[in-house]
Amino acid sequence: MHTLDVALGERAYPIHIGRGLLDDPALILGRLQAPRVAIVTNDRVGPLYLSRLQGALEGNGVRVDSVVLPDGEAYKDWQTLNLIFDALLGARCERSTTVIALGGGVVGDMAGFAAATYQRGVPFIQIPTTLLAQVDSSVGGKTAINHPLGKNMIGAFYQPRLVIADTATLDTLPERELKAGLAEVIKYGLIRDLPFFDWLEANIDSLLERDPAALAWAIERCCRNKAEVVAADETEKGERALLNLGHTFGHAIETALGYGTWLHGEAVAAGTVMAAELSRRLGWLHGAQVERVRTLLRRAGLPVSGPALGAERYLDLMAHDKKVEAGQLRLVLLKDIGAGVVSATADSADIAAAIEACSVR
Ligand SMILES: NC(=O)c1ccc[n+]([C@@H]2O[C@H](COP(=O)([O-])OP(=O)(O)OC[C@H]3O[C@@H](n4cnc5c(N)ncnc54)[C@H](O)[C@@H]3O)[C@@H](O)[C@H]2O)c1
Ligand SMILES: O=C(O)C(=O)C[C@@H](O)[C@H](O)[C@H](O)COP(=O)(O)O
Ligand SMILES: [Zn+2]
Repeated sequence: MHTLDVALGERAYPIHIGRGLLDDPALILGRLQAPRVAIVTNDRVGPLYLSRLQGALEGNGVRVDSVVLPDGEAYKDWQTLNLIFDALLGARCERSTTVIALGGGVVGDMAGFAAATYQRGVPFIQIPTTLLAQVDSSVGGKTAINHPLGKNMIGAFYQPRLVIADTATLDTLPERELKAGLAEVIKYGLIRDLPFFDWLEANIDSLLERDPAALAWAIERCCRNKAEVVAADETEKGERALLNLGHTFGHAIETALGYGTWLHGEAVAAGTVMAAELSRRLGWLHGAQVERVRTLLRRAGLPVSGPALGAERYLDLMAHDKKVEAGQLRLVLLKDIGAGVVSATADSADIAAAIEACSVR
């Protein structure tokens, strides 16, 4: 097992990474405020892992209640969030009850938002079971639900007390989901970690083959990058926005097509190519560097162009982005591979040209 810390002072917490951690309740027991938890999962992950976790905790005297949500990004909404509140209230969960998210980023984001708001905040633990959630969404405290007009528009910053990434759970992850997670993995290389990007170019096939050592190493490297960024800028006043590379374009794709049509990672991949192409148009990247980005994403089995929505539709949706300031769009672009930058330099014509150049015609 490898352990990293997210250095947030009194609210610092560990991220444990390793195979079989789900069967080690001691990691959780020491972090509970009271011997009571509410596990939030979904109808795909629940049948795979809920009884194991529940059994391990109950065997140690913990009262366990659970709520099983319908699976999918389309359910990351108010109605489904309310199912969590119904369950917490129905079981008379108290302020000391710990909410545990068991699942991918959708479950994590919703359980986290519920934990942030139930009785004005209860303790929260993340047990991520997708690659994307193990490298990104379980760390850093962004929680949210979607709105028809925009992704993650209603939410809160609310840190977990513990993250447990059992890499053995990735054995059951569908291939399309594994690839979607690789979009966020590649993101860290692009925004701040050139040696990692080089490593990914050499090892992407091992990751696709689920080589346990390669996966564990990549997850740890991503978590280390994310933990550093979050510790430096918890609420995204500056550097944290770099974690949004490809997301302003990607969120527009997810919203336009209907949540769940393209996976989050797939939309981020296409958006990352758009960001790289825009960076080239601004004179920051060479064509060969854009090609390097495109090639790695393609090798990871990810889309490298977006749907042909028309640049106007993209721009309209992108205007809802949370990084907009005084009506001005700010985008994460690349000054180099391994050097992301948040920039308002590009005008609408530049952005539209990059979108059109990277959309399927
Ligand atoms: N909070 C953040 O910082 C952050 C970061 C990145 C993404 N996100 C959000 O995360 C979501 C995407 O997360 P995701 O890619 O994990 O999607 P997801 O949660 O929908 O999980 C993907 C699919 O895999 C299934 N699944 C999960 N674990 C499994 C396992 N071990 N075996 C078999 N199937 C399993 C899920 O039920 C689902 O069908 C998006 O809503 C995105 O906005 C949040
Ligand atoms: O943790 C962050 O900060 C991120 O931006 C990580 C992203 O991968 C994630 O998709 C996040 O939810 C996007 O944030 P948003 O603020 O644009 O909704
Ligand atoms: Zn993301």
